[in-house]
Amino acid sequence: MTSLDYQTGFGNHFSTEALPGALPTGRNSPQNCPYGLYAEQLSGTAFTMPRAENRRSWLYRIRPTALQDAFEPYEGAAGWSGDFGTEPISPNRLRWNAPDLPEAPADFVDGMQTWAGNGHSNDQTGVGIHLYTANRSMKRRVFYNADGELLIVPEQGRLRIATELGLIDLEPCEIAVIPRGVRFRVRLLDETARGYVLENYGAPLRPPELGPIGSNGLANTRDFLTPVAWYEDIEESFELIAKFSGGLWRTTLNHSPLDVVAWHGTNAPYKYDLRRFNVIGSISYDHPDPCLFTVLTSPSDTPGAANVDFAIFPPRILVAEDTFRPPWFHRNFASEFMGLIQGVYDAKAEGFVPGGASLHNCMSPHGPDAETFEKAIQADTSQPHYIRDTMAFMFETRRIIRPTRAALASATLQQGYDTVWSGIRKHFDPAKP
Ligand SMILES: O=C(O)Cc1cc(O)ccc1O
Ligand SMILES: [Fe+2]
Repeated sequence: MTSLDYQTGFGNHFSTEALPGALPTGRNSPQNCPYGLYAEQLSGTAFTMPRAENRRSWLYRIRPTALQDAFEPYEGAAGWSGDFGTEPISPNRLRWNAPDLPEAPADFVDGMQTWAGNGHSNDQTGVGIHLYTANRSMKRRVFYNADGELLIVPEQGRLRIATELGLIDLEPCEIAVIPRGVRFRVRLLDETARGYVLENYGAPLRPPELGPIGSNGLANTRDFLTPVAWYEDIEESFELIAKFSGGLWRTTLNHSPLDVVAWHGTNAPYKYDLRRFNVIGSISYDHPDPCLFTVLTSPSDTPGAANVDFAIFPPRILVAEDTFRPPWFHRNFASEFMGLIQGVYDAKAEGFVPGGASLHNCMSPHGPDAETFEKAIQADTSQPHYIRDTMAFMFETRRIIRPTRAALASATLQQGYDTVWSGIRKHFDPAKP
């Protein structure tokens, strides 16, 4: 496998061409583009968004995407849903084991199973949360999602994502974000693949403001990688699958839509290696709020109440003295969906497994399990505690996260999750202050 070239930075105005001189100079839409290419604009935000928020790119391609026939409903990816229902859901804390890898052939699109979500793509609010399991590459088929951008979090299996704007290689502990509408195909670089997908219907993800942290820290913007222009010129039949307004659609093209020879702009896919995250924590006492672990956030119209935050719990060193060091007991205003990429998560001694998931909705009490609590109150906090070889993450949303029927009916749903806290003992003794 050859290593790919990337451009660095977040939210830059990138310029890249796979053939010299393919990008027009001084204008976006000349009367005739170099090499006989077609110019096409792809906007990721409303035209009139303020400059700092505005995302759009100009694509110079062999054929415009307008060259396509009518779509018809696609039944192949039956697990993918955009409707999270209206029936009552319980406040119960839920946890799932990892899904089995598929036995029947399934690629990245067909192997997608919607697990939870909120809001609706039609309103540009909320998220879809999906688990994917795949055992074959997408061949002669390409996918795009009109409903939102896709944050891909592999847990197992490396992927090569061929997008209109270039190639991205991805492995567990890295993430990729594919903007709304960008066409792409996923090749498995290992025999099987498994992971999580966050579908963000809201404002595009971006690293959070740093406030008093200053100009460096958390996910540093130079570590975000955007592909260079790459194209294929193939005149064969390709299936194009679209996700639009919650449903899946298919049509056939007589050429590859991955035919962008050059592009420039701010609306582009990117990847980020979670192991590069600069973890900031307490160097005196107390365990800070988990927003300090935010890699990317999608703000909502209410300042401070994110449509979704993507936070991670990477390897780190805990030094806070006279402090209960693991995540505390809490009831959160926001709702928390968690997954594990590798290792063990410090709030749960066991049962939260790589590829699995947990859901702690608004005000549902959670925190360390009984075993973790007992250990933490005995720990010697004059010594640093090294948390190694782990990578958990959280999708935290302002809206209640509704598990899908498939998730509630899944054999992976752990029975009796509540019992991880049932061993919690009474320590209260009015005679011992
Ligand atoms: O519930 C969890 O495990 C996630 C979490 C971690 C943390 O360090 C503080 C709060 C929080 O919700
Ligand atoms: Fe929590």
